[in-house]
Amino acid sequence: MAKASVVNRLAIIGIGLIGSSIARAARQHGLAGAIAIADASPEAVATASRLGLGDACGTDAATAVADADLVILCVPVGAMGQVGAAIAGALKPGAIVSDVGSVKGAVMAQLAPHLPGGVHLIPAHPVAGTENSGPEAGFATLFHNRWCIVTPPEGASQQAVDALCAFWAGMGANVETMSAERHDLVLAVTSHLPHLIAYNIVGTAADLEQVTRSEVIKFSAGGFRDFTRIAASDPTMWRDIFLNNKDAVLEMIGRFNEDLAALARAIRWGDGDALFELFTRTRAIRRGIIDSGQETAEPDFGRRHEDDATA
Ligand SMILES: NC(=O)C1=CN([C@@H]2O[C@H](COP(=O)(O)OP(=O)(O)OC[C@H]3O[C@@H](n4cnc5c(N)ncnc54)[C@H](O)[C@@H]3O)[C@@H](O)[C@H]2O)C=CC1
Ligand SMILES: O=C(O)C(=O)Cc1ccc(O)cc1
Repeated sequence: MAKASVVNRLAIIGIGLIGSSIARAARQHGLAGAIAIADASPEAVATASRLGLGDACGTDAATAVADADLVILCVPVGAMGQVGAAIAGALKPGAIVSDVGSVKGAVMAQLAPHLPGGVHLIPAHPVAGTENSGPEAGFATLFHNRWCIVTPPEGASQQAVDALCAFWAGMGANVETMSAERHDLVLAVTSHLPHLIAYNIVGTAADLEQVTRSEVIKFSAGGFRDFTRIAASDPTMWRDIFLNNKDAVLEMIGRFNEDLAALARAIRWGDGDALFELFTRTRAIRRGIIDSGQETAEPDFGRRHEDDATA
């Protein structure tokens, strides 16, 4: 093993935005002796090879995981079970199998039945990304100062959990562990619901376009433009997230609808105090996030650092 390596051999299945960012970051930080890549799309494999993202690239996931110490599944949430079944027979005893899916409970349920004993399943979710997809969209600094939530199942090997946490910390992430259930509830309100709202509002505006003769998009102000960025996120990925975090998302939609109804009532009855009180509270939340150093005052949505190494 090379001195700085956390793992001898890393396998990345799915070389899109997140998989390619891991490949770039792992290489930049010397976290893996060798990187094997597999993706079901021959185009993605060709691009990854051209960019030199790994030491070996192909379409067969089982080939990529053979001999790997750490396997990270970077495919849409709905494809995790299929990949788990495909790699199960080729995994090395003692290997850590992890993922980056935006939902944790359903991914755990899809993967666990396929994996042989002696393999450590430790799911994780880097809370970092952009609206872009594919191997060319990734960049090495994506995880810098971003959270990575690790959700070890009960009875997980502490050594395996520590090794995975060290790997993410090595890529610049701040690592926290919690249960899969808690993760799915928290992310339903902080990530999944906001994306659903963005998809919905941009859809509503697009329908209105017919009536307003293109003036909605033409005169869109900052807030709406931010929604269009989020609503440009990958349709397959987000379809899978909503279908696989159904209960938590429906719970949050219920609460959101109630709060929206209260706002509508305040507007209808001219209750300025209620509006002012809410807007003051929400402004303090944003300022608290900035003061804590998790966010800059300027938006960095879709950030991509030009000085990143491409491979
Ligand atoms: N995009 C984002 O901002 C973030 C995404 N995630 C999670 O990361 C995962 C990957 O997302 P992205 O990298 O954005 O997607 P992406 O669309 O950029 O890449 C996914 C890759 O997986 C490949 N793939 C799909 N099914 C496959 C299969 N059965 N076998 C092998 N390869 C397969 C696709 O060909 C594609 O190259 C998802 O589970 C998502 O929930 C997590 C954090 C942020
Ligand atoms: O682009 C954005 O604003 C995001 O919110 C990216 C993102 C998408 C999915 C995740 O699970 C985590 C982060």
